Amino acid sequence: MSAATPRADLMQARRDFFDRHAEPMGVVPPSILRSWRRCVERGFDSHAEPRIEPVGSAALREHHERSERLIRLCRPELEALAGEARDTGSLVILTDGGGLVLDAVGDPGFAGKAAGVALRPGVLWAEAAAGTNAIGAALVERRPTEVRGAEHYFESHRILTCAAAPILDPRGALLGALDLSGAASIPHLHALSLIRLGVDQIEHRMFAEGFEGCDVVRLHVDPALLGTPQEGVAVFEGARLVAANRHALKLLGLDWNALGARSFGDLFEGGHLGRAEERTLRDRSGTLLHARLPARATVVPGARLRPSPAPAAPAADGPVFDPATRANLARAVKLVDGDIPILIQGETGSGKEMFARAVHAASARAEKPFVAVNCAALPEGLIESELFGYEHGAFTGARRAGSKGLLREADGGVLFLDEIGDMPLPLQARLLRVVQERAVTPLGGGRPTPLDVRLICATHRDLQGLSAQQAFRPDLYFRLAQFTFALPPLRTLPDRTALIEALWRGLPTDGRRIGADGLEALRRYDWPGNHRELVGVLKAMIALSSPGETLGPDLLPATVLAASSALARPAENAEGGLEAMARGAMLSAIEACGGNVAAAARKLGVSRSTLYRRALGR
Ligand SMILES: Nc1ncnc2c1ncn2[C@@H]1O[C@H](COP(=O)(O)OP(=O)(O)OP(=O)(O)O)[C@@H](O)[C@H]1O
Repeated sequence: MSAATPRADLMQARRDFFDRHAEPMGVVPPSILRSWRRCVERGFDSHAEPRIEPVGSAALREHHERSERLIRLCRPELEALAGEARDTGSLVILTDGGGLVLDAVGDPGFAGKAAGVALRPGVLWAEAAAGTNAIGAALVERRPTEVRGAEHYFESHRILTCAAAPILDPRGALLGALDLSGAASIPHLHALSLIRLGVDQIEHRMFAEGFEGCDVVRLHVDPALLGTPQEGVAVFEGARLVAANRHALKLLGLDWNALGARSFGDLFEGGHLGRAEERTLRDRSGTLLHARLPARATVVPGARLRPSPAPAAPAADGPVFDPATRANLARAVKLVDGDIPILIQGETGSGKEMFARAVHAASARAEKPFVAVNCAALPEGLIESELFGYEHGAFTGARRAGSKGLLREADGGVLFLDEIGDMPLPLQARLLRVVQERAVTPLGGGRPTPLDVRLICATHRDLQGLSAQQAFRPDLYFRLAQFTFALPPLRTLPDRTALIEALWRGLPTDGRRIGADGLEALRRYDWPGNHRELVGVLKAMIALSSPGETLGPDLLPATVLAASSALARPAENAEGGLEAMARGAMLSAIEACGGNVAAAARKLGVSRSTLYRRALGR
């Protein structure tokens, strides 16, 4: 294809799409079509000149400093591909996760032409800025993408043909993109393959450091590919999968959500890797994989959780713990492995179930079931049969075959009794018998069946207080709460910023960043809904913005903005900016409460006098 003589069918497709608003069928690859649609939604005019300006040299220096590790990691590929780029009259380009061009090397002649359309360091090639292009689309879609000539959204970019692939870190976070761009008039048959290979090498190198204390398992169906950048790499912390490359996820039929959520035993038959340096493994679909791991590796079902290499290592949407909770997690694993029942206390949303699941994943029973029962959610009439099971014909409506019951479902594994404080008293007596006798008798009689479970209970209530008032059986309390862990409310954490940042890193941010103002507002708010509320707000900020953007406090819900700002000492607030937005949010809250200042103050969690002073200037 050439810029001067573009493919007639593609030009027809452009006219159909842009002028007649018709969907061109079969001519334009689906990923390009999706990108065109996103650009139309942004209101971009394909005939106009995109407004993409380079940042100043000081700002570019700052971007370089922030991406120092990425640039260092990519240096060998940039140098290797620069030769290829010179030979084919093209440029190899590295961007950060937001699509800002950090470096461009290759053919000086083409570099001049590319600069004419602002394809040069310091310019943002995110889709939200530059329309459909390979860098932007690869970052949005998180997959290698090629955009040729008139497939670019803006007409002025037709002179380019580009191939780019996103660079993902071992936990799935988007770090940047590698791109090969040249003149549309020259065919670049292997550009995408070269870029893919380059990114494979960069991503492979990332496993060389940062996983001390973990088991790094290398996998491939073809033993000849072990040790190459095409091998799958899966990292286990204890028995839990905590990091991987794309090849490993593909080999095992997983996506990034598996990190933090899947254990060794979920993935492989036998559930035991032992100390052999090379061996074969069978995955759960029966495929035989060749595996290599360092001689010291000990991925066994019972492996303990080792100290995490990162301060609060996040997996996409996986648990993130503050340092004190992480230390408690390691103790909880030891207790549960030692068959000592533990009680987790914490306010709503503080992550009690997440903590219990993490204990299970790192315990000797990681390969065995984790059965969670919410005692508050089960209807009182059903809880007994659900928990203890029943014999055939035990009561009207019982299934013919009877039911095993949740306690026996957990046999061999971990039973998590959530909201244990809400368990009705008569059931507490039965549960006490189960705990004492380690056997369960189903409803309707039958012989007691031995039960082998490790117990974790959780509650947001003051169980000790309830047991002192006989509202909870004290004998059961002392059986279940042999060791109590209190999960801290977010407002009491000494370093909330680190936790917010770690949770943010675990989300699919596509190069978005939280600006200083936004982070400050998030830090100040006291999060009555704890992790649940915070994760919800972070996800909402992502939904309300575009990849590559820097997010400000304007994306925060009024309650967060107003309360967080109202909590700050007035002297801390700069004039305008955050303060003005907070005042706006407070006024909206008052309006939403029909002018009732007391109700608005309650809703925002601030005092009435604060609201009068800050919102109404009285
Ligand atoms: N440590 C954590 N890391 C990341 N996200 C978390 C963490 N803890 C909680 N969350 C988020 O909060 C949500 C609620 O967590 P969880 O159900 O564990 O809380 P809980 O304390 O058991 O809540 P409740 O008392 O209301 O049942 C999770 O789905 C997750 O999105």
